[in-house]
Amino acid sequence: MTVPVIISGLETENENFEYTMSELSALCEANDMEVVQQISQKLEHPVAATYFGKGKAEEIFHEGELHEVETLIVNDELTPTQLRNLEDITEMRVVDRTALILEIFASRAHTKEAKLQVQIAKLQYQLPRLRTSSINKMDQQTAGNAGGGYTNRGSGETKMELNRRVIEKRINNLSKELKEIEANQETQSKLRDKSGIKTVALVGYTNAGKSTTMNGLLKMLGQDPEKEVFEKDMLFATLDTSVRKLKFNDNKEILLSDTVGFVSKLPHQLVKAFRTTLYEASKADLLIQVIDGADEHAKEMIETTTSTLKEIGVTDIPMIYAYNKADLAQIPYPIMEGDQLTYSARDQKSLELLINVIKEKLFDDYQTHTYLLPFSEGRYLEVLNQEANILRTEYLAEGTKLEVEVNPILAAKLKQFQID
Ligand SMILES: Nc1nc2c(ncn2[C@@H]2O[C@H](COP(=O)(O)OP(=O)(O)OP(=O)(O)O)[C@@H](O)[C@H]2O)c(=O)[nH]1
Ligand SMILES: [Mg+2]
Repeated sequence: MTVPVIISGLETENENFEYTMSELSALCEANDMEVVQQISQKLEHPVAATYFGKGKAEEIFHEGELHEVETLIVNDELTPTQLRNLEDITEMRVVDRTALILEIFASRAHTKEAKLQVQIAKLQYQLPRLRTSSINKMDQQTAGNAGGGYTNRGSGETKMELNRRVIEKRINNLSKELKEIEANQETQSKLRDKSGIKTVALVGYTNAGKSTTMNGLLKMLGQDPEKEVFEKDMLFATLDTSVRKLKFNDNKEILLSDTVGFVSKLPHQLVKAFRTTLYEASKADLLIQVIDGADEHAKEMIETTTSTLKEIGVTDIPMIYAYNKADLAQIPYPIMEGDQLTYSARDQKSLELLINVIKEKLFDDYQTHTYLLPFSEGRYLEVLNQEANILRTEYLAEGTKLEVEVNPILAAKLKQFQID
């Protein structure tokens, strides 16, 4: 059922207000809410007790009554005090940006790991807000056996203390469970690191087309459709990192990972979760930042991605800026200029160009040599067929003469047969 809401925000100097409000609107939509009205106020800083000025808060109360809207969405994370006071003045259920994002993540989480991460983040958010009624109502199931008694605002100190302890214990238990899963994944990641195979990560703003790009590449390379990932026109379709091996027709291989999308003002409770989820990206040899080139806010989305990557410690990795959805933007494509690719994830030629770009960036240490392999060394031929790009083959009396593109490790092993 769609819930009617009023969205509201403070226009301060250091923020791109219009952009974050349009994001807030999209977040509401993603959470089955219908935006009935938008209310804003220009202020240098939020008011400590009420976030909005008192007059504005009263205006919101009247608008809520007028439109019969019971839910107010606020464009920032509110302090527990602000949340409580604003609920009192507006007589509405107040949901701040953090709670909204956490709700969406909770509804999208499918894997055990994602579910645990979101549950922990939600409980951490709740802990200092135990006396506030609305959010707790939103979220009784994650509080689990916390009992729900704390939804009574007037309930006594002891009960609240008890609830606090129950929630803290639950966070502890869930964190332990999560750690085990993560340790397992880290082992897998480290094994992959050791394999020496180059890795590429698709990163970027939510709904930009990362998963579609991944699937397009998998399809083109004739991979098992079961390896394809979930793609959909909605915010945060992907919450977990998926890693797939891509083998190109010249035998070059990469590991490609599809990652969770970003949004601005990402709740700090989730940033830690992102850090582990994005472990693959932090180890990548190349990042492809997928951008929705048809969106008027593309520039802000790039800034959001850049600052989120920095926040989770992913820095100093070469990056291609891949402007996707060129078919919608109605501009010529595919084009590669400097480190910028203009393409469409739904277009074959675009994906071919993307593959070439990846190869150019990652395999520039490959060498082309001519070898003469005696017939007695047939096993090398086997290796070359599997791992190298054979450009020419000629059968001579002394053995097989081959022109091959090889990686430096293989080139060193084959040195003895090299004749160029
Ligand atoms: N027209 C058009 N639509 C595209 C293109 N690439 C992706 N889309 C659509 O954009 C929507 C989002 O695509 P996804 O691949 O799920 O986006 P994502 O970046 O993985 O999003 P999150 O997982 O939420 O971070 C889907 O409806 C895609 O079909 C494109 O080149 N052209
Ligand atoms: Mg995705």
